[in-house]
Amino acid sequence: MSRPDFDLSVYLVTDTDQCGGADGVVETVRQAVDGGATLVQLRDHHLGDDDFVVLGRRLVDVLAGAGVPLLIDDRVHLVETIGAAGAHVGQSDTDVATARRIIGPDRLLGLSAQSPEHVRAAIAAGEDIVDYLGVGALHATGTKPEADDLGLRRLAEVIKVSPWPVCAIGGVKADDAADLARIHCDGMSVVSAICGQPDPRQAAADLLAAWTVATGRS
Ligand SMILES: Cc1ncc(COP(=O)(O)OP(=O)(O)O)c(N)n1
Ligand SMILES: Cc1ncsc1CCOP(=O)(O)O
Ligand SMILES: [Mg+2]
Repeated sequence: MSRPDFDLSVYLVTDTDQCGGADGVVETVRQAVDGGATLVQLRDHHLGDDDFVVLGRRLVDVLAGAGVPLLIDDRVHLVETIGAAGAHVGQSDTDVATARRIIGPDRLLGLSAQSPEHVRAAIAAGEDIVDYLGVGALHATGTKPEADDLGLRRLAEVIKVSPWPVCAIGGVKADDAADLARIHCDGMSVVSAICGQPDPRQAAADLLAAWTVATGRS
């Protein structure tokens, strides 16, 4: 088993509408990685599979030189076709054991978890199956209005029982870095803090700077 290295510090999850369309996604990713985004996920619930593959392949090309892995949201059956480094699945998506079977042993698999029970169920499936958890929403967010806002306390409860690194998602902004670092969170996953910002490069740089200060890493 040899999975790509990954860094959850500033994890950009794309939103095609917020980026102003597919070309905007490509440009946003290009600038965000230039600013310091460490991981990227293509997330689009509206595109058909064919268009999703075209966009995914464009992102793989953009990211190739930067050494930043691309994951895709939900559509585990397209990981290989796109040439993505892995996928992210939620509690209502393909279960993690099936997802792992489909993507194979050498790609990354992220899982959304909102509670310690979700973590325990994932551990029962096998610790080697999942690589990281995405936990949220930290704050209520217009990007995913149906997501419960867990707040820091419930996020910390998930982190305490997780054998995997955890990134927070949902309304995450640079201002959250100190709180997240304090509860030993491993990164900040963001949509609107980068997508649709007037300067995605600067937005990513600001997030990375806040994270670097908060974690004391350089
Ligand atoms: C890093 C990260 N964390 C959580 C999610 C949410 O995934 P999911 O619960 O499957 O919801 P959708 O994104 O599919 O609406 C994520 N995508 N990425
Ligand atoms: C995909 C997802 N899962 C939980 S909240 C969320 C959306 C995060 O978007 P934003 O960073 O704009 O709040
Ligand atoms: Mg999902």
